[in-house]
Amino acid sequence: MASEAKPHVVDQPRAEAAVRELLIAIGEDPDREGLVETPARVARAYGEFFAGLSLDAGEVLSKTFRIDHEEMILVRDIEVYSMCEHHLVPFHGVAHVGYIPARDGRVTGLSKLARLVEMYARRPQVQERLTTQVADSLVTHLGAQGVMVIVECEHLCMSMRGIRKPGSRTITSAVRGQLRDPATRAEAMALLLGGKR
Ligand SMILES: Nc1nc2c(ncn2[C@@H]2O[C@H](COP(=O)(O)OP(=O)(O)OP(=O)(O)O)[C@@H](O)[C@H]2O)c(=O)[nH]1
Ligand SMILES: [Zn+2]
Repeated sequence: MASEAKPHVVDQPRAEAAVRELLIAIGEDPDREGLVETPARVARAYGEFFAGLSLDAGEVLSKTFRIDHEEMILVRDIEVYSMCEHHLVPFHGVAHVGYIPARDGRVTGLSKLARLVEMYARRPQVQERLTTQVADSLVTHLGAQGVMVIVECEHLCMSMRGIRKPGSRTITSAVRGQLRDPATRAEAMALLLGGKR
């Protein structure tokens, strides 16, 4: 993945102790050669998985440009890796984020839309909340006149355990403001689906 999420500060000794306990609970020997460093590795990995907990949407969207563009801006196929808060296993897929800028023509950098998705994905999550949080933050912090966020993911908690249905994909959407208008929404959908494999 192209992103370079900063490690979130987790209580490393506590996380390590918890992972060690988990290994014992599943009947493993945490002191065998291959596992000795595992608690520390997992604790560090959790710092990355949950780095979004220490980030703030206002900061991500703090830098704006005035380019007098009042039409739709849409970034498609933003890769998503998140952690299902029910099972702490990943769900992954893509997000599409489109918005109509504020009346004053202020826009954010395109990468910031991906950073926003990343920030909310790197938390214990459910897909619906991830979708809603991205949409609402564009309204709150950027004054977007319209927002459409679509997230499409496979949940490993449905693929590798439980119902075991690999390949099923969950699609969630959040639409705000002017994008609720049928004609504008249709334009967004056409842009979204255009050129799709
Ligand atoms: N709405 C929603 N549900 C999710 C998400 N991720 C996982 N789930 C579901 O959360 C539910 C948790 O259900 P429970 O019955 O409490 O847990 P469980 O016994 O492990 O459920 P099964 O997965 O059906 O075996 C499951 O139906 C999951 O599919 C998500 O992002 N959104
Ligand atoms: Zn789950």
